[in-house]
Amino acid sequence: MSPSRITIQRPDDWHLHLRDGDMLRAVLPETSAHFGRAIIMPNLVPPVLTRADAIAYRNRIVEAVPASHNFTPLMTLYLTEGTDPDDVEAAYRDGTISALKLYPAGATTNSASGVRDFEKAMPVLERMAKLGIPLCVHGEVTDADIDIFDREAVFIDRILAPLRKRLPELRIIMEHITTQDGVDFVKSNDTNFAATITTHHLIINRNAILVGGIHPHYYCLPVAKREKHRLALRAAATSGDARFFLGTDSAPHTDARKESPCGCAGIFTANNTVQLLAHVFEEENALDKLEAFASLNGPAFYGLPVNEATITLEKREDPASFADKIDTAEGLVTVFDPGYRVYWHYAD
Ligand SMILES: NC(=O)N[C@@H](CC(=O)O)C(=O)O
Ligand SMILES: [Zn+2]
Ligand SMILES: [Zn+2]
Repeated sequence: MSPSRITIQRPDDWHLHLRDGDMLRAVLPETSAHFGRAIIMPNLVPPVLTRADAIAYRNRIVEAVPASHNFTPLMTLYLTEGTDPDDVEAAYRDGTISALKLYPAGATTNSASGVRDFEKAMPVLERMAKLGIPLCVHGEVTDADIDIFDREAVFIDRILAPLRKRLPELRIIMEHITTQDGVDFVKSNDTNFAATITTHHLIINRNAILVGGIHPHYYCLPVAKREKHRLALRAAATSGDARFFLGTDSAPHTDARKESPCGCAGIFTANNTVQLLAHVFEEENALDKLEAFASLNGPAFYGLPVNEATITLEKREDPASFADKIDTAEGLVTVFDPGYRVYWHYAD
């Protein structure tokens, strides 16, 4: 029998989109209610490019944290071919940033300023390797001739594996892995390499997007893959292996932008992730590994202390209820629906 009550150190989210302005103010409390810290993605329009941008964005985030919540945003810079290594070094040394983010140009939402020619990013990457600054990577190639379901695996072969050989000291987090190939690649690296896994990729496979009609609220990038890949992700997340940790990739888009002839990529899970994870880990008979995945492995990789507070979750007979939409001044944002009820609640 699985325990029906579990206490873990308070979790963090190692991959989060907060956006800005009205959207930021509406979605941030959904994260700060559950998580002590989050790695904040820099793909705003325009992106967070410099130390000064990161300081200004961090201030806007901190202002939006409800007074009763205890939350620290961990900032990132958006890596471009023009990123100045000295600015990166200054931002890291004074604690402004925790990582840089690499988007292959055109790979995902707001990635137009990303890297096209990796050679041009080498001076920054070399500086990062020297200083130990982590690089978060959206691991998909963008070549038109590569099938969208293969783009992660091809990225590993063409970009990540050569980069690892060339700069083994560079600390890399392969974000939101979605494939067995991703899991295998992570496991083939003993040092300086880790991966985040989202909640939704543990729950849906690609059928959720396409069977019985097209379901835009299950569409994100990297797109969910076949069932065998979902199972590989579940095995990795629930293994306790320190190289895998939670990054929700909670990515709000308004319903108008999702339910459109060209709907945006992104799934919003900030408000129900913790309870969903308890459900998933219980299904895998791995509740004892939830703390490693959600609360311990991430800080260990980033070289940060674990959160001091704890949370207690308990399984009850009544289902947990979550807001199914977040109301923002820009419009409604639909919350990820796992397709089943969840009985895990925060204990009072
Ligand atoms: N995951 C997504 O589908 N979308 C993210 C971008 C990203 O993380 O790739 C977003 O910013 O909306
Ligand atoms: Zn991404
Ligand atoms: Zn993301």
